[in-house]
Amino acid sequence: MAAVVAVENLNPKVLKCEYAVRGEIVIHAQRLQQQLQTQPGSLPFEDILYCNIGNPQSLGQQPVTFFREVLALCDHPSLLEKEETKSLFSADAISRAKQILAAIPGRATGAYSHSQGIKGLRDAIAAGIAERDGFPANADDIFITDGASPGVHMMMQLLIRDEKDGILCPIPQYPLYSASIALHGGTLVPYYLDESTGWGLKTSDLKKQLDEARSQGIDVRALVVINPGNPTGQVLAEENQYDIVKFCESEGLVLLADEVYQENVYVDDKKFNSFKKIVRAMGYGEDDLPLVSFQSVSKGYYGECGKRGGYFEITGFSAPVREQVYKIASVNLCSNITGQILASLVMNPPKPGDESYAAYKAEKDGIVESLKRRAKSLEDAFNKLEGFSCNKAEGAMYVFPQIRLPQKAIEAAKAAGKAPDAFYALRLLEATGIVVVPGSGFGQTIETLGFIFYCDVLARLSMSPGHGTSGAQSCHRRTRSLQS
Ligand SMILES: Cc1ncc(COP(=O)(O)O)c(CN[C@@H]2CONC2=O)c1O
Repeated sequence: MAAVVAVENLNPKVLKCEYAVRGEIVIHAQRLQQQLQTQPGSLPFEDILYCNIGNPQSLGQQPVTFFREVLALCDHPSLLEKEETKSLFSADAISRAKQILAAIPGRATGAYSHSQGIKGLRDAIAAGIAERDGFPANADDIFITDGASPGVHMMMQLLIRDEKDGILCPIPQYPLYSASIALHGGTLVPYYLDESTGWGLKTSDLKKQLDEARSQGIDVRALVVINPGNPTGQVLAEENQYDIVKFCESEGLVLLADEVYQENVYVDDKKFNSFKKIVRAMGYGEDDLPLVSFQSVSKGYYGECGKRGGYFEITGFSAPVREQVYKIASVNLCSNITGQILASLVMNPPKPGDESYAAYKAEKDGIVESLKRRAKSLEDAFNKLEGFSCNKAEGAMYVFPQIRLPQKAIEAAKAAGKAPDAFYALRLLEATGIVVVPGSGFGQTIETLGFIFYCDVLARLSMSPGHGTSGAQSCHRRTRSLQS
């Protein structure tokens, strides 16, 4: 009798879905990690260095003290009645916790909340957006989510009717998008970022890809822009953003603006502008352009990936459509309250004059400076490695170096039934314990570029000799030895 549940009788959309950031290389790394535990010394390195995912606190980054003080007090409100609390927590964390609890029905972080998130927290997020952009924001436009990922899934669920509906996505792209489009049965319409211009985005290329898709009967619904970029790390120039908004408005596309790295800009000649700010600065009003802006507590200087907080701000949609978005959100009841509180704190951190401001600012600046330093170190190290080239890491948390592999390595990869970049990433892992993601996992094709892989900048480069650039160099030598 056929198995009740087998791969053969699963939802084909699930089978089609892939997510390289936690794919084959990571699974193999976990096996090697097991081996190191059961057979210490059996591999040429002491531990695994996960550079496949932007997970700062797993690599030693500390959470922001003020944020955690407020979370602790909100989760254990009876502390607020104790005299000794005043000697353990800052006065502004105590007052912020009281303010947040007053906004929560029953003052209970264990209760369900409104499906868009607690109104008082959405007010705080809207105030933070308005202060960031210099344009009004409305709490009713905010949907607080368990990280940005569920928000992206909700938008794909809303917009994709069948495989005839397409979503324009950057290549290389963060594979949440290709995975979500596959899961919802739509079509990914690629547009290619140009490595030779620092991963630039030309609207002429967008138009070419859009017309090509439409000629094949695809109804392109939306354009995804990730700014700062993942995996490419570029920060869009302001004029480029104006072009993108005009393109979406003239082509009737929803603009899905993924801005989770908005606090991760490392170069002095670029700054982050939200698309909400650009749209308003261009004079577009509430009804002119459907725009969804995604934010997360997982990135920036806060790096609270495991707390699962984030939101999307939705503007330019009609009331009946917004009711449908609310309906989808309500099916999941609400997002977790810790993530909701964190999202409001991230958008409304301590201000000058607050008791915690000096300590908060020192922590924030220290983390951003460290990320900036490590991004530059890794970019320089890859550019010094024979056969590598690496674009400037302008922002986000990753570098995306290109490697020219010798023909013999390419042939060996083919013989092993692997894409050359995946072959190299596996060899790098087995030689040094460093986990990176092959560029093919982000949609990069060999025709587009050489072979690239994705490496987060989080790893402390002062790692033991088995890691860091020396590790990469030793592996690179081993891979190139295939020539001999
Ligand atoms: C561009 C982008 N959007 C959305 C997300 C989802 O974030 P949350 O759901 O945690 O809010 C990530 C996570 N970054 C992944 C995770 O680590 N490395 C990555 O590339 C991301 O890089």
